[in-house]
Amino acid sequence: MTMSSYESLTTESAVSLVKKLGLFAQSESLSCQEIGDGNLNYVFHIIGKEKSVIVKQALPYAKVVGESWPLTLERADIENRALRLQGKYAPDYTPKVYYSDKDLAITIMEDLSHLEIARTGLINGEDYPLIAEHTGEFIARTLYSTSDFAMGPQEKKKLQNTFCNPELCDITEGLVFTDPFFDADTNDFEEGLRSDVEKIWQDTALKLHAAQLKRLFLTSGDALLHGDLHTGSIFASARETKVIDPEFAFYGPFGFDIAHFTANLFMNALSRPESRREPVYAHIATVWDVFNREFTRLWKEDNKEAFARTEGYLKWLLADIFEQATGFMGLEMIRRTIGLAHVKDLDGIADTETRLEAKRRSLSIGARFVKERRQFSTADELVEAFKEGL
Ligand SMILES: Nc1ncnc2c1ncn2[C@@H]1O[C@H](COP(=O)(O)OP(=O)(O)O)[C@@H](O)[C@H]1O
Ligand SMILES: CSC[C@H]1O[C@H](OP(=O)(O)O)[C@H](O)[C@@H]1O
Repeated sequence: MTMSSYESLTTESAVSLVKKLGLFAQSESLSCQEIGDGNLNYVFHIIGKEKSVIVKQALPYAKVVGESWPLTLERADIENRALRLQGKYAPDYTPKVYYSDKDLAITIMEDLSHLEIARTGLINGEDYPLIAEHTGEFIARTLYSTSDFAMGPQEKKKLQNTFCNPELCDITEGLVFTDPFFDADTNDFEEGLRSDVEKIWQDTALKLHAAQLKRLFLTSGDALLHGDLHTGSIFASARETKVIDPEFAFYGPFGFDIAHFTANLFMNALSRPESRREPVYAHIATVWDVFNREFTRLWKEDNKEAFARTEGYLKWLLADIFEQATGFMGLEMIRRTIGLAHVKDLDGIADTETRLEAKRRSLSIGARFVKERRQFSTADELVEAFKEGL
């Protein structure tokens, strides 16, 4: 359904819109605040007497940089369609979508303000006992259900065609896979890290691995990914988990989403005192256990692939996903430390020497995960390697 051509919303026009759509009575007094703290979009929080909604609107440029970085409004439609599919396959972990308008580039969805953005909670010492179990189920279900195995190649290719997302993929290809390995303008790092960063730029072995992983991202079309599944894209409480913000969704490699979730957990661990790291390590083991278990369950329950029961195929695939994810994880740790988009877990460490040391660890452990990804086969081994790197 389309209301009008694009105009950027204000708190007043957002309120008029939700009333015009019949989501609230014309006479109701509503409060509205723009609460977006992400890099790209406006997020309006509208509260009435008995209910509240979120109106998310894409801007024709990247908010974090400004109008000099134009960005397609199509991303709002991608996000809306990805949310609806994720809601189909993982309803417990996805906000409900009430309305969307492609021309206005908006999605109106469930207000999740009773939960907390997991990155913020984790920084403040929350552990969220179920977050890894829920996120593992979310990733396995959304990925498996949109893959060749569940859909069959014809249906999958038709869906794949509708999730091309070239401009948002270009951001990831640049910011995650390329720029941190060169002296690129987008990079942003503390001067105290310069010698560590220059070592990365000169590390031809690391660059070759980054190139191989980039190629995997460019060419694999395993499943519909969330595409940006860091801890800032997850709302959580002790009991609930909801995954938001899939505007980077596209058909990519199976290992990408779980890699970003675990990389952001490792960076959170770097920001914690040693005595508070165990719950985060446990999440890394759990998300992998649950992903493998749920992917295997779905594989056995419903599989259109003739080779599905061929001995060794599933085992090989899960090992392959683990290997690629280990590499993607290392790249995410590197780019969040020296690239354009940082994480508060590391930037928020107040003491300069402690912060620089944590960032150096993020770079060296990240590089090890990238280069040695073929040598790891369990999450416990990743955690051990992380501890060795401290
Ligand atoms: N469904 C929601 N309920 C409550 N708050 C939300 C919701 N979606 C987004 N927000 C708030 O808006 C912020 C930015 O949203 P996000 O989707 O991550 O935007 P961006 O695409 O710009 O990164 C979130 O960190 C959260 O505080
Ligand atoms: C110019 S976009 C940079 C960065 O921002 C995105 O994250 P989010 O929208 O959740 O803030 C994504 O990770 C991009 O790489």
